[in-house]
Amino acid sequence: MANDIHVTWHEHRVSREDRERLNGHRGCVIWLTGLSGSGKSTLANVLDHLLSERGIKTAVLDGDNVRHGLNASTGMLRETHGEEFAARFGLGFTAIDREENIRRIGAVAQLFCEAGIIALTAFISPYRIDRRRVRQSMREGDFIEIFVDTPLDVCEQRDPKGLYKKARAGELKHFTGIDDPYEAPEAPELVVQAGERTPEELADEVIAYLIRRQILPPTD
Ligand SMILES: Nc1ncnc2c1ncn2[C@@H]1O[C@H](COP(=O)(O)OS(=O)(=O)O)[C@@H](OP(=O)(O)O)[C@H]1O
Ligand SMILES: Nc1ncnc2c1ncn2[C@@H]1O[C@H](COP(=O)(O)OP(=O)(O)O)[C@@H](O)[C@H]1O
Repeated sequence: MANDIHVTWHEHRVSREDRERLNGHRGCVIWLTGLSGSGKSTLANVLDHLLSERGIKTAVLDGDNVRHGLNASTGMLRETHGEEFAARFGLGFTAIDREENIRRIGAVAQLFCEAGIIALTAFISPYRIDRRRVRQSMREGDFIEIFVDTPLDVCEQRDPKGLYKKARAGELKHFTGIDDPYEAPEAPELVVQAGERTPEELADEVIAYLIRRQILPPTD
């Protein structure tokens, strides 16, 4: 029997329900998925701001930031931890690396959720199976998948980091939407049109949804 299965789950003294009562709202995971440049980070940040102003406890997990820390790349880890460690734990953009990226983020988001916090995640998360696994790891109703549905041509026109240009020029391989797949959600809780509406309008749509679902208390 492998040693690593001798790990038991601890029930905490302060339950999730206790924390949610204290917070005055439920915990959940708002999982934003969409192409690079679709507006995931912008929406997560506007939501974070609007919810925080209302005293709601939130946490943002953002693609670029998480890939600098928890899910650092091989190149970054090589400098700090050496070649062997970097080769084993560094994450890039192959299908399997994206799978592990999403698995770790899902686990962190779940911890926030269980602590009664609204976790806002902004990752491309291009594969349906990876998103489904995160959903299935959570309690029914905790995973709220929001498709940030911005057409590729709009994302490509925005191209704030110049990555689409590089991908088109063949300088960046496996770029989502260009030479790597994006599998749009089939039954997301919500679809937002971030090519047509302002981030504030989109955030209002999401908040209205959360009130309808009784995750947030109604506004006075
Ligand atoms: N090959 C490739 N494909 C897609 N994206 C790439 C790639 N290389 C680097 N980047 C930059 O990394 C950001 C996406 O990271 P994610 O962690 O969200 O990706 S994934 O969910 O694991 O697919 C993404 O950021 P966003 O534009 O914020 O989505 C890009 O800036
Ligand atoms: N709803 C929106 N309408 C117009 N422009 C937007 C909208 N949301 C984001 N943007 C712009 O699009 C670009 C990409 O947004 P970002 O949030 O970084 O996308 P992602 O996190 O999906 O890569 C940024 O320049 C941002 O200002």
